[in-house]
Amino acid sequence: MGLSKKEKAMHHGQDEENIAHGEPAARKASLLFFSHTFFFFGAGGCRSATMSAATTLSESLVKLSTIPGRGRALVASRHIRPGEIILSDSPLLLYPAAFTPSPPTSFFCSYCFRSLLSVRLPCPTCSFAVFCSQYCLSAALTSSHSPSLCRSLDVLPRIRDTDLRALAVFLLAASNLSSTSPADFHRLLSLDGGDSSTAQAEAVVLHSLVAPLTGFSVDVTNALLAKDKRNAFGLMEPFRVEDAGERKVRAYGIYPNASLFNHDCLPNACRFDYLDREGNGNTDIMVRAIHDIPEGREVCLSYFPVKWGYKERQQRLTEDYGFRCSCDRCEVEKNWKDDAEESMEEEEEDEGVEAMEEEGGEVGGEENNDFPHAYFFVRYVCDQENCGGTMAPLPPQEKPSELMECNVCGRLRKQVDFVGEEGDVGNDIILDA
Ligand SMILES: C[S@@+](CC[C@H](N)C(=O)[O-])C[C@H]1O[C@@H](n2cnc3c(N)ncnc32)[C@H](O)[C@@H]1O
Repeated sequence: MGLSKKEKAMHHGQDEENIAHGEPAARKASLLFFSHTFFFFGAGGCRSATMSAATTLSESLVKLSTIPGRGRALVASRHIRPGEIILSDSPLLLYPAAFTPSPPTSFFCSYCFRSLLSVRLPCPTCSFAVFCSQYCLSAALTSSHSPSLCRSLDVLPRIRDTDLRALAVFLLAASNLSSTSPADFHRLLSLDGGDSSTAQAEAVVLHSLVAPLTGFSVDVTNALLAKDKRNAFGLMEPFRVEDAGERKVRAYGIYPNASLFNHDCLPNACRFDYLDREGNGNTDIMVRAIHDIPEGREVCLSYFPVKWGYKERQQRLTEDYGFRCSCDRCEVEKNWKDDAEESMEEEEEDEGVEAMEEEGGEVGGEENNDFPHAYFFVRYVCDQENCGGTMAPLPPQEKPSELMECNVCGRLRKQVDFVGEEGDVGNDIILDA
C-alpha cells in the first residue's frame, strides 16, 4: 500500500490513501499515495510501536471476512455513520523513507518520527539515530533501535539507490522485530504478499547485502519485501502547496489491522495520520467513514489518490498489488477514450455539480451514465490547489459533524448543501488552511 518505491510517496495513502496504500499510499505511497521524491534524511530508527491507543479488530466497527477474488476483507459490523472512527491502528514497524547516517541532518525523531524542534538527543552508541525526548530514546533502545539494530546499521554496506537503501533498512527493522517481538514478526509474515515463491531481482540483490545482518533466507527476504510492497503505508511530510503534489514520504509503516482493508477507486473510508501532533501515539493511523456505510458492506480505502486516472490506477494495482480492479468506477471508465480521461480532472467538478443538481443534490441519487461518480469528487475530494486529498467528516458527537477534514492538507471545510449557481461547486466555507 504504498507507491512503488521508485515514485512512491503513499496513499496505502493518504495522499491517499493509501491503504495509503490515502488512502493510505508501493514505493510507494502504497496504500499511501502520491509520487514522492525522497529528500529528507532519515534517522536510524525503525520502530515496533507500542505507544498508543489503537483499537483491536474486535473493538473496531469492522469484522474480518473473506471475499472470493479479494482475499481477506473488512466489512461493517453495524451501520457506520459519516466520520465515525472505524479503526485506529498502531504500526508493527516503521522505517524511514530515506536513510542517511548523519543525525545532525535528521529532521525527525527516530522513534516517533515527529519533526525535531529544539530537543535532539543522539543515540548514545551509534551515529544514526536521534530522538525528540528521553521517553523516545529509552523506548527505542529496548525495541526499534536495539543495540543489535544499532550495530547492523553501522556495518550496512553503502547503498546509493535511495529506494533500495530504504528497503535494506526495512529488512533490518524486520530482523530486529523478530528478536524483540516474535509475535509481531509473525503478524508481519501473515500479511498478504501474493505469490512470492520466486525471488525477484530486487530481493536477490538486497538479500546478498543484508543476509549477513538479518540471517534471513532468500525466501524470507523475498516474502518480507512482497509484504512491504502490498501493505506499507506512507507517512507523509506535511502538505505544502508549493510542492505541487510531490509530497514526500517521511516514513513507512506496516499496520496489521489496517492492512486488511481492500481497495476501491471510490472508497467509503479514508485514513488519517497526525505524525507531528503533540503527545504520544502519533504514529497511529485512524480510518474514518467518508459517508454512511450500511452493515455488512465492505469497507475500502483507495491505495492512492482518488483523482488518478483509469490507466494509472490499473497499472499501479496490477504491478504493485497483483490485481485488476473492476469496481463500479473502473467499469465505467474503462470505456472512456484516453482524452476523456485526461480531461476528467478539469471537468469533474462542473459535471458533478450538474449531476447533483439534476438529482436534487442527493449523493447516491440516480446515476448520470457518463460520470455517475461525479458527486464523489465534488463532495469528498479536496479542491485546495495541488492537494486532491480525500475529505471525511470529523467524528460525530451527538449529531453528525458538519465539518469535513482533508486527509492530506488537513483543511477543514464546512459542508453546506450544494445549491449554488450552475458551475458553482457549492457553498463550502473554508475554516482552516
Ligand atoms: C493490503 S492487502 C488487503 C488485504 C488482503 N485482501 C488480505 O487478504 O490480506 C492488499 C491486497 O488485497 C487484494 N485486494 C485489495 N483490493 C482488492 C480488490 N479491489 N480486488 C481484488 N483484490 C484486492 C490484493 O491481493 C492486494 O494486493
